Amino acid sequence: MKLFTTQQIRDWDIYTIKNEPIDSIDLMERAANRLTDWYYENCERYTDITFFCGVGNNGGDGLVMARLLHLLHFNVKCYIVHFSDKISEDFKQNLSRLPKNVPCYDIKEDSDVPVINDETVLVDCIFGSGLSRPPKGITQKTIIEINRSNNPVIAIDIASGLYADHYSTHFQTIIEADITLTLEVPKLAMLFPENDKNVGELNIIPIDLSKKFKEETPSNYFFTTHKNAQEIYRPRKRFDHKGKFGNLLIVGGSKGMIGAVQLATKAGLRAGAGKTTALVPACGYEIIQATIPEAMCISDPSRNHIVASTLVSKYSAIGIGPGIGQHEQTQKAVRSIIEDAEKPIVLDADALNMLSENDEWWSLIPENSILTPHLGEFERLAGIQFINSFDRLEAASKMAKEHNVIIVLKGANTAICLPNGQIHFNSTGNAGLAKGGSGDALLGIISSLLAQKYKPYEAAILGVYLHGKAGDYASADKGFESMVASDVIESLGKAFFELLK
Ligand SMILES: NC(=O)C1=CN([C@@H]2O[C@H](COP(=O)(O)OP(=O)(O)OC[C@H]3O[C@@H](n4cnc5c(N)ncnc54)[C@H](O)[C@@H]3O)[C@@H](O)[C@H]2O)[C@@H](O)CC1
Ligand SMILES: Nc1ncnc2c1ncn2[C@@H]1O[C@H](COP(=O)(O)OP(=O)(O)O)[C@@H](O)[C@H]1O
Ligand SMILES: [K+]
Repeated sequence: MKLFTTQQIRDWDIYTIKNEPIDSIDLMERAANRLTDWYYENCERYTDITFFCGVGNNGGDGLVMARLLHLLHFNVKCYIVHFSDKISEDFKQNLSRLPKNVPCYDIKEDSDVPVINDETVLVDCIFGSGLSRPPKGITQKTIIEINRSNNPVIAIDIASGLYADHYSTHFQTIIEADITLTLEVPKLAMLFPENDKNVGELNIIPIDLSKKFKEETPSNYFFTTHKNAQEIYRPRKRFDHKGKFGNLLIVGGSKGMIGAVQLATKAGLRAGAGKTTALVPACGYEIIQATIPEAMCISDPSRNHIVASTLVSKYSAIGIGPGIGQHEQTQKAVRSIIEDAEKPIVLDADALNMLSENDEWWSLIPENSILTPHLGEFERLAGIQFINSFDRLEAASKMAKEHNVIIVLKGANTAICLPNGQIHFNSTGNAGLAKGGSGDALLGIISSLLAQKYKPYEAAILGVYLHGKAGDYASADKGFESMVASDVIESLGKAFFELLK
């Protein structure tokens, strides 16, 4: 799914109105109908609803919803926040359509801001994508009162006060929503951790804006949907044989961290590689052989850490890093594997930390290789600590372009930055994945897909999607706290299976 800036969304709106064609007031009616359907299906038992409407089109959406929910016998009231004298035409029309028996109050000065003390759902439709400066005066006061109330809050399109495309610094004056119902596509700001408290649970409400505009309008931002993952996925055919699915090498492990390479190797197998080999220090040899009968194992001459390279050309993909440590001799071995590699490789964990300390390695990395840093590893690579996610993402994208590699910036909504400037945000996964071992599983999955001849960008996007999906199955089964990386790997089968649906 392509993501757009606020300006592009405004143009999309206008294009739809002109070319569908549809009157803007009818488009608003359609959007509000979809929003109302969502409310009815998900929150039917919350019968008392208070709308806070601005005087722009976001407020217009709210007025239509209020009318529709009133007709469905919900107990609805509205407050109109007069933040400007410029009132949208569609807002005006919908205000006149609001049934007279819906209580409706104006907020024009501070003393009009109500103290919220009744049990009611609050629907925030003060500002939508039209926000151009931090809220002040009555709007600020209303937002602070809504946040103070502790009532459930549903934000329409975007939490009022939150900038959709750039960093918001005025934290005190942004709605803290429990649920956001965003129209058509998520907005960039919704995918960043600092805005989590403003966004809450994100739901995308399709309103059928023009398909042609979507296809023809360029964007570098994407959100990986189930359909996108299906488009990448290649199901096996009846006469396929193991030779077709590649020869995967996982390089990792050191004394006390053999578990990491074990997890990556298991994940590599479960993600479908034809043959999987682990290269581990001698102390890991028996562990791998005894616990993963399907994998082959090469023992390094050294007992506690890897010191030697191997013949890399026989492998179709190599994943390096899980539990590998940073021993000086290991650094030499890793350098030589990277130097010998002729096809894209996957680098994680300490392999990335080594790269941060050896700038000259960049020129050795095969183009389109995949680097999977978490935020800390990325900051070490970049040599900068970032204050906000927008700047961090921009730096990751720049790094991907500059070095011709794929940067998988891990976290909730992992961002996959491609050398061509595209950034693909993941849509699966949950906080149960925030646990040691999850990253090792991810390295195994991505390298395995690469071994199976998925293109590097496909392996990264599909691998991250499957890893998150398997995490979702694992959490449904075991719960966020109790799930472990092994559960994620065990659930990979279900994630693949779902791609067939
Ligand atoms: N994207 C779409 O296709 C559709 C959008 N609709 C709704 O329309 C919304 C956008 O409507 P608008 O463009 O009218 O924007 P808003 O409803 O967000 O209102 C913005 C207005 O407030 C002013 N303003 C911005 N920041 C201010 C501040 N801090 N203090 C005081 N005034 C401020 C702006 O100049 C503008 O006039 C969307 O968020 C969505 O809810 C829907 O009606 C249906 C279709
Ligand atoms: N809150 C979260 N929501 C979704 N995914 C998460 C969350 N936290 C972590 N993850 C995922 O879990 C994995 C953690 O990787 P990493 O930080 O390298 O862990 P480790 O090295 O300890 O295994 C990444 O794929 C990341 O995207
Ligand atoms: K809003």
